[in-house]
Amino acid sequence: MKNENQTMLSFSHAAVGYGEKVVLQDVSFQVKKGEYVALIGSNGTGKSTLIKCVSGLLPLTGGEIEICGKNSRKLKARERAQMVAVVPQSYYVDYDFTVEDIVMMGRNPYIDFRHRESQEDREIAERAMKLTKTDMFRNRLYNQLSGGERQRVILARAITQQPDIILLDEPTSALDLHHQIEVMELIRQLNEKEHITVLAVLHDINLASRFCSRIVILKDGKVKADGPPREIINRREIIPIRVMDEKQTAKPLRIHVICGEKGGVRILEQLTNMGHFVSAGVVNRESDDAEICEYLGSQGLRLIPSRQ
Ligand SMILES: Nc1ncnc2c1ncn2[C@@H]1O[C@H](COP(=O)(O)OP(=O)(O)OP(=O)(O)O)[C@@H](O)[C@H]1O
Repeated sequence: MKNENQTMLSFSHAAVGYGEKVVLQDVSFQVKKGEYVALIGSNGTGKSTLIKCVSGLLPLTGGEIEICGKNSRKLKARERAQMVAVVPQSYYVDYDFTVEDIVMMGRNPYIDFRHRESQEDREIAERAMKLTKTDMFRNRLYNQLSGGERQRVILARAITQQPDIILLDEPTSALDLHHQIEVMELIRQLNEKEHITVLAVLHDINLASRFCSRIVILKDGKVKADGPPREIINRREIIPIRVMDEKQTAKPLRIHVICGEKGGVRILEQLTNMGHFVSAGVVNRESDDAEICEYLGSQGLRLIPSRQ
């Protein structure tokens, strides 16, 4: 029986780079069992690089990473894949695999190459497809699916892997607001109901604060901030933006943008592309981020950023 307080991922003075280029200098933080942690930072701060280190694609140049208490340097690929599943930013396949083929690949770490998958393997994949609602297009070609459908298939593959930890690298970056929420809800469900520990690279601090239990901000190769969303969004480098309707009659809602963050700009672009109207005013610090996405789905809005 695993201890609820168990450390699932531990970064201890982790350092890594590409050749001469140092990307992460000294990263230290831990992720406990059952946590849903967002990893946030500006472009090029090394979020994907950190994910690559955990998934074994990139060796550390200094420090240590422990996965479920085991030194990551000593893990064999199969052993690592039984503990950690990775959902990349985008996943393309050269061959015409069906959805079911892709999901079954999640069983590879458990199946000896001389054997075929067992009935139990098929049942595990079946359950993952039902959970992600991908079972209805199981026979369709993966490459012919929409971005949102593909993301659900890759999540189904990750669930089929039966990992202790799921690492997600910008899982919603190619999706519109509606599908972002859908995928984030699904990840939350995996975290809460399937008890999978989650570390997700996200660009949108609003999504992070709505769904995650903790936010870790990377800057200059180190951890710049680490704490619960409420604590993080009150920091000076987070800009609150107010959203109102044309007549300024709607309840003011607020979103947050990290200075220089591409995710923040993306939110603004998405909203203005929807033809919305902007109004500036007082930031309502009491309003709930979660309201924003639901509200925007039903109202016409435009934005003016306002610093406090
Ligand atoms: N294969 C590589 N070879 C050399 N440099 C690389 C390589 N991959 C990434 N980098 C560099 O390492 C730095 C960190 O990249 P990384 O992709 O980890 O950043 P990120 O925080 O995930 O960025 P983004 O938010 O844009 O996705 C960047 O400066 C990038 O140019």
